[in-house]
Amino acid sequence: MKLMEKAPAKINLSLDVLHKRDDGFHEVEMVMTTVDLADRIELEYLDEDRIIIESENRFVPNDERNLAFRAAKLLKDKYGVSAGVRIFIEKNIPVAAGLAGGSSDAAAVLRGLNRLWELDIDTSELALLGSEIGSDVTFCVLGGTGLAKGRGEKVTELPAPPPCWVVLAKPSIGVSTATVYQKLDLETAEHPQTSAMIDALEKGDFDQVCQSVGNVLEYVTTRLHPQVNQIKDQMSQAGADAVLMSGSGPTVFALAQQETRAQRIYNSLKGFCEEVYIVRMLGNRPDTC
Ligand SMILES: C[C@](O)(CO)[C@H](O)COP(=O)(O)OP(=O)(O)OC[C@H]1O[C@@H](n2ccc(N)nc2=O)[C@H](O)[C@@H]1O
Ligand SMILES: Nc1ncnc2c1ncn2[C@@H]1O[C@H](COP(=O)(O)OP(=O)(O)OP(=O)(O)O)[C@@H](O)[C@H]1O
Repeated sequence: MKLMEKAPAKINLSLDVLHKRDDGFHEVEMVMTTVDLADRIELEYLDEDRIIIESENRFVPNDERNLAFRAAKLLKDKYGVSAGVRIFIEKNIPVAAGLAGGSSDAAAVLRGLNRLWELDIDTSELALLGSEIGSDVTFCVLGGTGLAKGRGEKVTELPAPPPCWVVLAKPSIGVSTATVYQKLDLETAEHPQTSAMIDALEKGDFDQVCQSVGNVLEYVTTRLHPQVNQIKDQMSQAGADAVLMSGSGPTVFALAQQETRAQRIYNSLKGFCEEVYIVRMLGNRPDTC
């Protein structure tokens, strides 16, 4: 038996860090939403006790370093599953981009194996299991739009952002999330107004969404990689309504209400940046998780 799960990318509309915790992680407050750039995860039931990872993307590990592998292993161990699975990852989300590609693959494996192995785990329990794999996995299990607190695993649902176009541009550099958090200086960093973003979403006010975007990690990554600022400037000049780096970067996104503007931003980046996409926000949580 085979089944398919979509693993959409996320962007952080706002990302604040409150303080560093004793366990080394940072206490965050993030507004996140999913976009329709997605990996495609194919799961095939195996009678034998094996987890096989396959992908045509050379940056995707095919062993226990893969978050999708860890998700399958976690379910096997917790629920005593004797069956196995072959996991094929069609990678469409850029790797190490700040778009939670690996986390979303892991979340899709949790959702998919819950069906394939008939485990009947409810969504909130799956989301909790996700936090054992990575800080972004809980949000990715739930999808839609949410406020994430704690180290990212305490997620509450938020209204979908007003419809708009999202242009994503990833410069060809890799960024380590751990390094970016490590280099963050909370005294000098500029903190976004999370409550203003939540208020904007509750009112469905696109202009206020645009005014409230902010990412406390952005200055750390732009200092390491000035290309990120160049992309931001180029997007603004091409008419973006808002521009921001997603997560720990290096991907930058632009919001545009008009399709013609989004196309202009896309055209201005294409050629300058290898990986550029025009996508839509997915908005609300899917009916079936
Ligand atoms: C930057 C974001 O992607 C924004 O959504 C997340 O905060 C990071 O989520 P993630 O990639 O799932 O992060 P994890 O795999 O859990 O952690 C990677 C590393 O980032 C740092 N980290 C992560 C999350 C957090 N709240 N505080 C941290 O300090 C830790 O050094 C950790 O070792
Ligand atoms: N399924 C996966 N897909 C891509 N990379 C993976 C996967 N599993 C593990 N990895 C490893 O994790 C690293 C980070 O990849 P990923 O694409 O998840 O980063 P990211 O988008 O920056 O995540 P986040 O936004 O959550 O910080 C990669 O360099 C890769 O070696």
